[in-house]
Amino acid sequence: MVNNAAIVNEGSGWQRVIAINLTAVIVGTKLAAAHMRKDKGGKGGRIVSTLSVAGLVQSHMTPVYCATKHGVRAYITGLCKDPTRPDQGIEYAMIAPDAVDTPMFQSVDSNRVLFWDELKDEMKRRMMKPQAVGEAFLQLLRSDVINGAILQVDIQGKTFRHMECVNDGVTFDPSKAF
Ligand SMILES: NC(=O)C1=CN([C@@H]2O[C@H](COP(=O)(O)OP(=O)(O)OC[C@H]3O[C@@H](n4cnc5c(N)ncnc54)[C@H](O)[C@@H]3O)[C@@H](O)[C@H]2O)C=CC1
Ligand SMILES: CC/C=C\C[C@H](O)/C=C/C=C\C=C\C=C\C(=O)[C@@H](O)C/C=C\CCC(=O)O
Repeated sequence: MVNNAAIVNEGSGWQRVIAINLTAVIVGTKLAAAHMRKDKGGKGGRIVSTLSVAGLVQSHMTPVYCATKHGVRAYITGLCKDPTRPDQGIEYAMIAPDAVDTPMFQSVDSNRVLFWDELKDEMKRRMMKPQAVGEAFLQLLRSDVINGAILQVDIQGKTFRHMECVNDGVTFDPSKAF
C-alpha cells in the first residue's frame, strides 16, 4: 500500500493540507494495516509513504506542508518501532524526494508557496523528472528488508537517511535504522 496523495497550499486552504497530507495518511495506514496484519489473518506486506525533503528539513517556504510531512515521518517511524510489528508481518518505509516535475510543482504559485518568487529558480534548478522517483521507489522495494527506511531522492542521487549505505549505495541495513 502506498500513501502518495498530497497537496501544497500555505494560503487560506491550509487546513485541508493537514487533512489530506497527514490525517488521511493515518486513516489509510490504519485501514491497510488492519487488513494486512498476519496475526489477524492477513498476508502481511509493505506500506510506503511519500514524504518530501520537506519532511526532513524545516522550510520557511512551506511551513504547513513541512509540518504534515514531519508528522507522517513521526507517525510511520512510530509504527516501524512497534514491538508487535514483526508478528504483524508489515514493513513501513518512506521516500523523500526533492522537487519533482509534476502537476503539484507546475501549479505552485506565490499564493500556495511562501517566498515563491525568490525561491522558484533554485527549486526549478533542483527539479527531477518523475521517473527518477519511480526508479528509486522500485529500488527501495527490491531490498529484502525495508522497515524503517527513508530513501531521500534528489539531483545528487539516492541516499538512505536511516540506514547504512552498502553495496550499490541504496541497500537498507536494518541494524542501522534507529
Ligand atoms: N512534486 C514535488 O515537487 C514533490 C512531491 N512530493 C510528494 O509526492 C507525492 C505525489 O505528489 P505529486 O505527484 O508531485 O503531486 P500531484 O499533484 O501531481 O499528484 C497528487 C495526487 O494526489 C491526489 N489527491 C490530492 N488530494 C486528494 C484527495 N483528497 N483524495 C484523493 N487523492 C487526492 C491528486 O488527485 C493527484 O493524483 C505527494 O505526497 C507529494 O507531497 C514530494 C516531494 C516533491
Ligand atoms: C515547492 C514545491 C512544492 C511542493 C513539493 C515539495 O515537496 C516541497 C518542498 C518544500 C520544501 C523544500 C525544502 C527545501 C530544503 C532545502 O532548503 C535544502 O537546502 C535542503 C534539502 C535537503 C537537505 C536534507 C538534509 O541534509 O537535511
